[in-house]
This record gives sequence, C-alpha cells and structure tokens, in this order.
Amino acid sequence: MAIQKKHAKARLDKYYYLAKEKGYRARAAFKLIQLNKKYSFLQQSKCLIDLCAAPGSWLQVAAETMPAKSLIVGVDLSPIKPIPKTITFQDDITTERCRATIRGHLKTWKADTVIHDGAPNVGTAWVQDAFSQNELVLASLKLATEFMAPNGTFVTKVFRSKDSAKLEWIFKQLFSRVEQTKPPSSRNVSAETFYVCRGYKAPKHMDPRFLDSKYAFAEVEEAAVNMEARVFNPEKKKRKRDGYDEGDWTQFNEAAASEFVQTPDPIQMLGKLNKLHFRQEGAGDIALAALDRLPETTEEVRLCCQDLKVLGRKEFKLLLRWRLKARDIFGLRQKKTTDTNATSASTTAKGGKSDIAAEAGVAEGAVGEEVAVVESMDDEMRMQEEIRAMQDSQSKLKRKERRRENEKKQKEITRMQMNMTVSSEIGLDAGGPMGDEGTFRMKDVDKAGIGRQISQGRMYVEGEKPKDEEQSEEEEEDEELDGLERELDAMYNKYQEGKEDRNAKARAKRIRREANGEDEEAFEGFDEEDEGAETDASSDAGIVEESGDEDTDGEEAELLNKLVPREDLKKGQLSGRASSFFQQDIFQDIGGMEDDAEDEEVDLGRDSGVDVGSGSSASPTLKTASDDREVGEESAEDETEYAQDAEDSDIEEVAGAEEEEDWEEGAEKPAMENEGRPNIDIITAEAMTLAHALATGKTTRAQMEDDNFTKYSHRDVDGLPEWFLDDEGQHSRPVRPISAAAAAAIKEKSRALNARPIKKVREAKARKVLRTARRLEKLKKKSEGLAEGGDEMTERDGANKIAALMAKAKKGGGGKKKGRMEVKVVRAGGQNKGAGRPRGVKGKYKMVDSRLKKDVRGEKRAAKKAKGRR
Ligand SMILES: C[S@@+](CC[C@H](N)C(=O)[O-])C[C@H]1O[C@@H](n2cnc3c(N)ncnc32)[C@H](O)[C@@H]1O
Repeated sequence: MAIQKKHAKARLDKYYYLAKEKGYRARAAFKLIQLNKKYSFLQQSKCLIDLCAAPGSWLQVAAETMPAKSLIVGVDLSPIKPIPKTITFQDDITTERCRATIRGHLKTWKADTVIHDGAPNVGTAWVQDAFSQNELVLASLKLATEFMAPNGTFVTKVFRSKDSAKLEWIFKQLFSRVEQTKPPSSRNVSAETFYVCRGYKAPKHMDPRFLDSKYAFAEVEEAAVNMEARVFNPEKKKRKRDGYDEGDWTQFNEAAASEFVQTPDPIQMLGKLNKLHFRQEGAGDIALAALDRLPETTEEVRLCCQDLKVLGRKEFKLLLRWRLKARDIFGLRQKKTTDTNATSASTTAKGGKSDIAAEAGVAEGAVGEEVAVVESMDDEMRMQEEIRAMQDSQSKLKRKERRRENEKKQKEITRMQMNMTVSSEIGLDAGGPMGDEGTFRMKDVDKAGIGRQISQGRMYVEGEKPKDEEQSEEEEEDEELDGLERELDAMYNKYQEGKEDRNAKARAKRIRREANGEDEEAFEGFDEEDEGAETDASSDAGIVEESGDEDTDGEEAELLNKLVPREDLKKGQLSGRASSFFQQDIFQDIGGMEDDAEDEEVDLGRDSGVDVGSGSSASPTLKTASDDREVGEESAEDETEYAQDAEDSDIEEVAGAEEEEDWEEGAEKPAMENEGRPNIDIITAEAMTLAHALATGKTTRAQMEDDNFTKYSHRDVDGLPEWFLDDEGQHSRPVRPISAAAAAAIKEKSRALNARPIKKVREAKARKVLRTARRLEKLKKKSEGLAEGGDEMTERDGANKIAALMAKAKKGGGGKKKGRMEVKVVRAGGQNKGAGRPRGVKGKYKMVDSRLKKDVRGEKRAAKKAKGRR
C-alpha cells in the first residue's frame, strides 16, 4: 500500500501542479496545448470533435483556444462534467449509437479537427492494452473520416507497438501530411506518442475493411510487400522485417547476420544492435546458412558480430567490407561494370535464384518500409549459383592476396632504400640489388629496373610480372578499393555522428580527441608524441642545444631541433600542444627561465624545481615503467587538464583584461614563483625524470639522444589508413621510467592546482586588492593635502589624521558601510530572569544560559572523541 502511494506521488510532476494551478481537469491538457503550439490547428477550427474526452481537459483547452461560437463536441465512456461552450455526452465511440449522436449534434456541420486521446481502461496486459488502443484509434479515425471536412486535421494518441507502423501507413493514405510527435508533457516512460495528420484527402469511396481492425492491421503488411517479387512468384512467405517483437523493449538487441547483409541501411543497424548472430532458427533460413559457410565469414568477422557496441573504426570497416563482399557474392550489390555481375544481376532478376538474390530488386536504395519475401526456388540452381559465387570470390581473393604480397615487397624495398632494413625475403635473386657484402646498392636496383617500377608506385616480383590486362584490372580494383575505403570512412563518420547524437559522452570524447589530434600532428616529423612532449619540456627546463658541440652533426641537429631555447618557444615555434600548455597564466612572468637557457645543463635539475635530494636517498631511484604506470597515466591526465586550464585561462584573460590594466604600482600581484624558483613542475613526470637524470649525471645527453632512437622514432606512415594511425597514436608509444621524486612533484602540482580557488573567488580577491590600492592612492593624495595645509593644524595633528585615515583605508572602511554592531552576551538567570530586555543592556544582546553552554561543550567533546576513535 505504502509503495503504491509513493509511486502515485512520483507521478505528480510539474504538469500535474500546473494543471491544478490553471484549473485544468487533467495534466493531459498540456499535451494538447503543446501539440497545438507546434501545429496551430485549434485557432483555425470552427468545429471540433473530442473522442474519449473525459474528464475534459482537452475540451477545456479547445474551448479557450478556438474562435468564439465554435462547435465543440466531446464524448467518453465516462461522464464529463459540463464545460462552458462545449457539448458533451456519454457513450462508447465504437458504437453506432455514438455515431448517430454526433451526427445529431453536428447536423450539417463538418469538423475541422477531430482529436482523440483515448486509452483503454487500464488493468489488462500491455500487449492487450496496445491492441485495444489501436482499435480505439481506428474507431476514432473511422468517425473522423465520416465527420471531418476535407483538409481537416486528425490528432490521435498511439501507443508505440508493432502495429503503430501499420496505423501510420493508414494515416498516410488518408492525409497529405502525417507527423509523429511526442510533446514534452508526455512522460518519457510512457509508450504513447501522437500523430498529427493534416490535410484530410476526403476520398469519395472507401472500402469499409480499410478501417476495420480485423483487416486493417493485416492488410497493411500485405500492401507493403515488394510488388516485383510478387509478380515473379505469387507464393510468397512473409519474413519478419518490421522491427522487433511487440513488448521487446530490452536494451539488448540482436539480428541475424543475413539481415545485416540485406539491409539497405547497415549503419543504422550497426548503431541499433548489440549483436549479429548466425543462429539458424528455421530450416528456411538459407541465407544465414550460406553466409555462415562463406570463407569471407572469418573468425574475426564472427568476433566483431558478437558485440557491436565495442567496435572501433577498424572493426566497423571490417564488417562493412564483409557485408559488401557477401552482397557481391549473393548478387545483391549492383556492380558498375563487370560482365559477370551484370549477368548475375540479370539472372537474379529473371529467375530469383537465391532468397537473398531474390531481394536484390528490393535491397539497395529502397526507401521506407521494406518487407522482404522468401522465394521458393530450385535447389540445384541455387547450388550452382552459390558455387559460382564462391569461385568468383576465391579468385578475387587470390588476386588480392597476390597484390598484397607485392605491396609488402615494395614496401620492403623502400625500407631497404632508406637503409632501414636488410631483407633477404624480398624475393630478389643473385642479380638483385644486394651486393656481395649484403649491402644495398641503388645502382643495381636501377639495373634491374626496379627503381623505375618503384617510382611508378608498383613493384612486382620477378616471375610474377602480371600481364597488361591483369595490371589494368588490378588498377581498376585499386581505384574501386580506394573508393570503397572512402565510402567506408564516410560510413564510419556517419555512424560516429549517430552515436554522438545519442551519447553526450561520445561527443565530448570526440571533441577532446580532435583537440589532441591537432597537437599530435604538430609533433609529426619528430619522434612520436611523448618524446616530443619530453623534449619540449626539457627545453622549457632550460635544456639548450650547444651550437658548437662537436657531437652534434646534421642528423642530430634534426633530432634535437625541439631542444630550443624558451625564447624561441615563446616566439611561436611551439607545437600546438606545447603552446597551449605554456599559455597558462602560471607560466607568465616566470623569472629565471631565460637565464636558464644560458645555463649549463647541470643547472637544470636545480632550476627545474625538482627536489633532487628529496626522498630518502640523495639520488632518487629510477622506477620501472610498469611500477609507475599509474603515475604516467596521471601525468597524461594532468596534461589534458593543463590544456583545458590553458583554455580557461585564455577566457579569464579576456574577462580580466580590464582589471589587468587597472593594476597599479604597489598593488600586490599574485606570486608566479615558487619560493624564488620558477614553477617548472609544469612539465611531465617523464621530462622531470629526464632532467633530473641529466642533472645528477645518471644519463648523458648522448645517451638521451641514443634513447630517442626507438622503434617509434621513424614511422612509415605512407599509405597507412587513418584508423590505423589513430590506433597507433593512442596505444603505440614508449613508456618511460619515472622517478619517485618526479612522480611526487607532479602529484604535488596536481594538488596545488586542485587547491586553487575557483575563478570567481580569484576575481573577487583581485577586485579587493584593486579597491585597496585605489583607496590608498586616494588617501595618498588626501594626506598630501593635509601635510601641505600646515597652517591650520599642527604637524602632529596632521600625522595623526593621516594615520587614522590609513588605518581606515586598510580596514576597508571609509565607505558608507557601518562597522558591525557588537552583540552583548547576557547570561540568563539571576536578575536577567524572565522575558524582556535585561536591565542596563543597550543595543543588540544575546541571552545564553549556562545549561545550553554546557550542553554545547558536551556535544563538542563527544564529537571529538568519536573522531579520535575513528
Ligand atoms: C486519457 S483519458 C482522456 C483524457 C482527456 N483527453 C482529457 O484531456 O481529459 C482516456 C479516456 O478514454 C476513454 N475511453 C476509453 N475507451 C473508450 C471508448 N471505447 N469510448 C469512449 N471513451 C473511451 C476513457 O474513459 C478515458 O476517459
């Protein structure tokens, strides 16, 4: 009972209270108000019928919105208390009697609007409810078609269910504009939705079965069946393609993989579903069986189908590519040129070979409702079709593999050209470019003509040199693949957009990624991201490339080109991330950094503010990467935080620009230095560790340079797809060791940042400082005046006055504000017994009694004890 009460209470939302306040009989009034706000049908109506109108809130809204002297008729199973300007009666809208009564009230009039908010009386199961609600809708539509004027508007509530699509189809036959909408006042948890059907076509003749629930719901499905397929084979079997089963409102949705192959909108499907399955539920599911047997349906594909929600770009493309292949094989895809496919398409059209193939005519580009049919077909022909398709796919696969192999080898050669690798696997024999000593000689390459091939962007291994036809075919295929790649990219972006529409988190993630992406690009050409950050940081810490260094040759100069003095960084030679990082106000006015640039490397550690000696040992131990992963992650997070802070500070700068100008001499500016040292804990823990190691001689610069040559140093990014680079950027990066001291410093820095007051507080404080400075300035002028006016007052009087003024100004007084009035504490009891002001007490007073005092003290003691125990 209690639970029920709570539930009922929870339903009392703002619309309930609003309805009460406005005098509407039900909160439902707001649904009509909101619908009318969107479609403005009431203002233009002179005659309205409200079907299922009790208790009458829609009638109330209609009466107050429609023009004066309009005819408004309302009917309901339940009695409706009289409403001014309306006619109401009690009846069942599905009966003939109700129809006759309406006719009696309307006489010769025709309704401009028919509204229906009927709901079957609750208590039955949901499915049952939905069905009778749909019946009610049909009954109301039937009345509407009888009493509505051409071009009239019909508004009805529909519960979302399998049949709502059928209802929509019926509406669309009778009205020129049909829109489905859910007004904000309709609870989200409710399955109800509203259809606003405008422009009644008023057909002269209508089959009575059209609006009969017994036929109507079945007929719609029939009507939507693919007409072409029906011509070929009148014996058709309907396939369940109209969404999910009724009442299936679960979060987990799956569909047969064959449906994914057949759907004209794979993106929507991937976005909606959790899983694609290969379960063959009936013997008739030949499509699924054939798909399951395809060699293209690899383990990887199956794995991707298992959980669609975790698909990344790569997997997403894999599935789409697989779908396209399957569609090719089953003849579902209309290929542009090749004869084979043209033949396949024509045979499909003529004979309807496989069940999927039969759908080819429906599949691509079909808009709206698509109901597929399973054709009966000759088994042998189907087998032949499948065999042929498989053979096609096999030969294609072989060609592709061959090409891939060639590309691999071509890459291998390019790498060799760059002296990156000495490979014996590139399939080049003794006459090849490998010299006697195993060194690679470009001259030999040229002799073999390989160079020319490379420059042409293609490399074939001897003995495999393709014929001209094959080459052109491959080129064609290349182009097609490029196109496909672009198409897949576009599809993936569309899918991501859809995901972002649904999910704010995904949106935020993308924005963050985009922001970071820009910066990552800035690091391209050097090593990878982290190393870039490291060197940036190092340069900030004052690591300077000594121009005349013997060790530094051209290559090293390139490698170290990020180790530039801070002034250069300031001049805008920073990477995107670094510059946004250094825009933080924390970096402004940092003294000593310029000096650092001229200092020896060894000064680094000291200047960096890394407490070299802190910790138990004089030289802090370098922890292993895995030990410090957490810290590393934290520092990465910190960086993002900084980047965001940098943005914030930009905004603040704009906001505070005026105040900045107001800074006066002598006014206290926020300290930018940390106990005289520059706050260089701005850099990452990794960079700190590095600087520290350099400062303490744990590593040398040469060693550092060597360390920069890692497998991440030179990435061959040419021709690599974007998704791959995305993944690489995210996961393939070196993990550098971080010292305990650096980790501690970074943690401390985070703590300091977190402890920073919020912008508003900082602004308020700055304003206060500014005000004080202004007051002091004013006072200075005043005191000068006083000192000069020595005739009237003695020197001492003048000094006293100035001192008093100064004290007042510092206290913040001097304005109109009065000082706080003192509150006198009076002990209750004794002569202060009884009500009223105690004798001899003036101004504000507070009565305390000893008991209360003791109680308060006792409570405090107890709380302290409890805290101590914890
Ligand atoms: C949600 S209420 C309507 C509220 C109404 N629009 C208002 O603003 O006050 C649904 C109404 O449909 C009525 N109803 C259900 N089946 C009906 C039927 N067969 N004939 C007439 N009214 C029916 C119920 O009696 C109920 O009052």
